[in-house]
Amino acid sequence: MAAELSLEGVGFSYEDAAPILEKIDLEIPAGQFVCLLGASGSGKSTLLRLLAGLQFPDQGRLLQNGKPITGPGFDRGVVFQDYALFPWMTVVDNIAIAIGKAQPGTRKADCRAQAVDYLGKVGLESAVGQYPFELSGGMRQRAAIARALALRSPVLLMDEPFGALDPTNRARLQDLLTEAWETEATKKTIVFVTHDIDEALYLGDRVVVLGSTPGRLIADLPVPFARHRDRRSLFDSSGFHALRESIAETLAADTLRQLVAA
Ligand SMILES: Nc1ncnc2c1ncn2[C@@H]1O[C@H](COP(=O)(O)OP(=O)(O)OP(=O)(O)O)[C@@H](O)[C@H]1O
Repeated sequence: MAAELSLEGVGFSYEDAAPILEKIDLEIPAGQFVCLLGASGSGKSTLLRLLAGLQFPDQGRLLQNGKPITGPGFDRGVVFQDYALFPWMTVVDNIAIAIGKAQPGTRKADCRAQAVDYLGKVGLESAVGQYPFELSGGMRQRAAIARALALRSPVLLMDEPFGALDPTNRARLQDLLTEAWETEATKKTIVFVTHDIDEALYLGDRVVVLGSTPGRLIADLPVPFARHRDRRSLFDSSGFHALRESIAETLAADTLRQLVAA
């Protein structure tokens, strides 16, 4: 698999502050689902914003299919924790407008039809004409996922998209995302930031762990569990527990290192 995303010696700091990220080298093949874990403040969101082209590195470079990332683009969809729907537009219009921008020249009626189709995929057919404020947090996040999928970008960057949800909705949206991803003819490359080791192991093909101060890669592990995964049997398996434990130890050692250094 060719690398869809490459980070080469990436370093970043905010203005004159200490470096947030240092010497990050990472190759992400097309179609891989990568989960990014790390302590709070280790720079996960910063790394995602660099990939999104919303910020730029001080050192090194980020590439998509060999070309430098120079700004945001429809070849990289983003889903953040705060839903980010336009409050003055209905749910369907939020998605149809995005499709229209991503596929210039598409007739309005076609954009709308595609939007309705994607809302159906996330179980929101009944909310098509509603405004974001009329929806629950889980429904808004589903709409944001529908919009990200509808853009048909080869890359999806997700920053704790389920972090604000209750456990039931969180599990539901994890399943919805994996089902949508697994059934795509050409799988998207996903970079998914989370604090939750279980979530990372349930969703990911690979788990990358960012250490703190400055953020460096401290672990890069393949997730060996076959798909389609069954939540209950996976969470009960000894392989899952062993990998979970090993990642938890890596994170704990990083926290300890930070405390000693402080
Ligand atoms: N706009 C900003 N200006 C200055 N410093 C920032 C800015 N955004 C983030 N930081 C700092 O950069 C560091 C990394 O932040 P970032 O949000 O990338 O970490 P994170 O790993 O995503 O954290 P969390 O898991 O808590 O969301 C933190 O110390 C944070 O305070």
